[in-house]
Order: sequence, then C-alpha cells, then structure tokens
Amino acid sequence: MSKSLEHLYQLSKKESRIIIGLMSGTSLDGLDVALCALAGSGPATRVNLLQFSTVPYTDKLKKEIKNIFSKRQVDLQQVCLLNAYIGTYHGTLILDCLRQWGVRPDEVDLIASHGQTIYHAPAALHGLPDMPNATLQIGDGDHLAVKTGIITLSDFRQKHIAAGGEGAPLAVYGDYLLFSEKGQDRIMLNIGGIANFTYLPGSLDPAQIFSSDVGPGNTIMDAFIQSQYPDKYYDADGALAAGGTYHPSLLAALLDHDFFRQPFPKTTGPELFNLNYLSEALRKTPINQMSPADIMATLNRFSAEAIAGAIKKTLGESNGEIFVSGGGMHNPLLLKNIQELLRQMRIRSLNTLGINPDAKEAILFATLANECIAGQSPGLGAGNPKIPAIRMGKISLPD
Ligand SMILES: Nc1ncnc2c1ncn2[C@@H]1O[C@H](COP(=O)(O)OP(=O)(O)OP(=O)(O)O)[C@@H](O)[C@H]1O
Ligand SMILES: CC(=O)N[C@H]1[C@@H]2OC[C@@H](O2)[C@@H](O)[C@@H]1O[C@H](C)C(=O)O
Repeated sequence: MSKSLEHLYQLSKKESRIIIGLMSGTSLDGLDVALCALAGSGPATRVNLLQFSTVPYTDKLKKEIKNIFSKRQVDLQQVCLLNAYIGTYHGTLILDCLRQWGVRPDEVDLIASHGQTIYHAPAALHGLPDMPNATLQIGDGDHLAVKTGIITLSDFRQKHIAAGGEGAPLAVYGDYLLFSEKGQDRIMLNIGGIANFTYLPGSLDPAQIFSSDVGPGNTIMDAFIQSQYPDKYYDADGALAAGGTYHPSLLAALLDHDFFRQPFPKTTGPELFNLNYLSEALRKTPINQMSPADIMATLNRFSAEAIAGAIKKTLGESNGEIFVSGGGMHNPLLLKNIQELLRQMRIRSLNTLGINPDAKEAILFATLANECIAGQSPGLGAGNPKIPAIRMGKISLPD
C-alpha cells in the first residue's frame, strides 16, 4: 500500500483529525482558510477552530476569475490555465498560513477544498431539455496535494448532482451535524454573494430538514457598486444604501421572477442575479432617474425581502432562532431590513454558538471531508429525497 493510502486508512480510524477547510465563494474576495480540529463523526462530531485567516485575492486574480465567472462565453484556455493555477496558488496560500501559525504541514491530516465556482447551472436555470443539473468548480485538488504534501479532498459538489441534487447547498450536511438542537427550530442563514439557509427543526426529524438558496445576498449590490465606483468592491457598512430610499416599484420588479416562486430546495447564482437582472427590472419600473444611492437602497431591501420571505415561508407563524453568518452580516442596513421584515424572530450572530461566522463555510467543508473519511454511514439524507445520502469529496494523494 502506498504511504498516503496507509495514512488515509489510519486517519479514518483516528478519534480526531486536523483538517484545513477552504472556501472561496461567489464574492471572489479571497480564500478563507480554517484550521480545524475535528473529533468523532456523524452526530457526535465536535469541531474546534484552531486558526482562521481570509487571504484577499490580488486585483489581478480577481480580474482573471471575473473574466470567466458566471459567463456563458469565455476563453477556454483561460479556464484551463486557472484550474491549474488556482490549485497551486491555494496550496501556496495554505503553506503561508501554516508558517504564520507555526504549524508544520505534516501536522495537518487533510485539506478540504471547495475550489472556485465558475459556473452553476441547475436545470431550472439553464432550461435545456435532456440536460442535467451541472456546476463547475476549478482549482484542481491534485495541485493542492502535491504543493502542500497534504492529502486533499476537493470537488465536493459533483457527487451531490450525480445522486440527484443540484450540487448545492451542501451546508445542510454540516449544519445538521454541528448545529441541530432538540426542541429549538433553527434557521442557519448565510449571507454571501448568494444567500442560503438551512432549516433545522427542533424535532430533529431528518425528513423535514433542508437547505436552499434564497437569492442574493450581496452579489447584485457588489456588482452595482463596482460598476458605479471602480474604487469600491462592496457597499461597506451599507453606507451608500443608507443615504438613499428604496423604490417600491423597482423592488416589486426585482422580486417578480420565477425563482422566487419555485419550491425549496433550489439553487442559483450570479448567472441569474447580475447587472442584467437589475437592468431588466429598471426597464419595467416607471421612474426615469434614480440615484445610485436609491438603487443601492432598493437592492439592499431586495436581498432582505428574498431572505425574509424564504424564512417566513419555512417557519410560518412559529418562532425560530436565526443564526447568521457570511459577509452580508457586516452590512448593518441589510440586517436592519431583515429584522424589520421578521419582527417576531430573534436574529443572532453564529458567534453566539461559539463559531466564527466568517469561518463557517470553510468549517463546513472540513466537516464534509471528515464525514467522507471517517463517517460510519452518511449522517443525513437516508429517506429524505431532498438530501442525497452520500459522502462527498474526491481524494488527491500527494505521492
Ligand atoms: N463591512 C461590510 N459591509 C457591507 N458588506 C460587507 C462587509 N463585509 C463584507 N461584506 C459583504 O460580504 C461579501 C463577502 O461575503 P462572503 O465572503 O461571505 O461571500 P462568499 O463566501 O464569497 O459568497 P458565497 O457564500 O455566495 O459563495 C462582500 O463581497 C460584501 O458584499
Ligand atoms: C455553486 C455554488 O458555489 N454555490 C454556493 C453559492 O454560495 C452560497 C450559495 O451559492 C450556496 O448554494 C453555495 O455554497 C454553500 C457553501 C453551500 O453549498 O452550502
């Protein structure tokens, strides 16, 4: 048996593992690197975040990814090059982080790499008969494994699609293992480029649990501010939106899309929620001139309406606890808008459960890798058609 395979076998029998979770999401802002200690598996999983860092992407890399991100026509050579480049680059960033943290690569058991989503095409979005759900993440796992010398699990989403899902949201698996609480209905809300949530009923009934995207997120707000103010990447602290007023007619046009009428679970991305989507809504709005601040205020309210509407649909009149994570939680106006729409519900940071909200998605991928290697049987999904009962992650050995 090769040294790596023997190591992998021994790892699967260990009581605890050191796993680096990586997330680079649709906001293209950088790479989240979470060094985690995971003990046990399945519902007995315990996770401890040892170190966390977000390494910002350079402007050059952001630009290169943007050239191929969520676009139907791209330079295929660029896709091919970035697949290899990002794999090795993420490996370099991990080695830098480990050096800063005083951790040797041989002290790390596994890397769990999400990769960079460049296109997400669930059937409801592409609408092509006879074509499947599909999604594509680049940043090849073999390159990470060889660069770091650490066994790497990557490309988690393909198995989900192969088993009947849309390749997302995968958060449901980790949310269930880490955050379910008997007797308390919980909503685990993540506001990234796209916003998504997991419903964890207090009954712990696996048949009721699900996870779904709800819409934007920050993605249209980010795209809009970048188009108006080239020196800004996002509406820091909601400042631009706070100086404007939202327009009900534009808001109604933004909310008038089939995506919002589809049942849960569903997924989406910037392939739909982009500047064209905004232009189309503006075209349907009977107002000639709107200031950037008013448009931003409306986009902010739009994200809040999409999020609050999905949560209301799920919880009805019952009171649930909402635990929020993701970059959007740092936008005070967005949180104020959501709270206004969900008056009776308590919204708290994921921090209150002892987990760094910015690290959550990276931790979730570390948890998926832990399940793949050490889980006795897929911890969730059996009997729930919305959640395929599978282990995810392709294994890359460094030797
Ligand atoms: N202080 C802040 N004020 C307003 N918005 C902020 C702030 N900090 C972060 N954000 C928003 O959060 C975004 C980054 O969020 P995050 O890193 O969670 O997204 P992501 O993981 O890339 O997306 P996804 O989860 O959809 O893949 C930024 O692009 C910005 O829109
Ligand atoms: C295809 C893809 O990368 N989807 C992401 C994206 O970012 C947020 C939302 O859209 C979510 O569905 C998913 O990521 C999280 C981590 C998930 O799978 O749960």
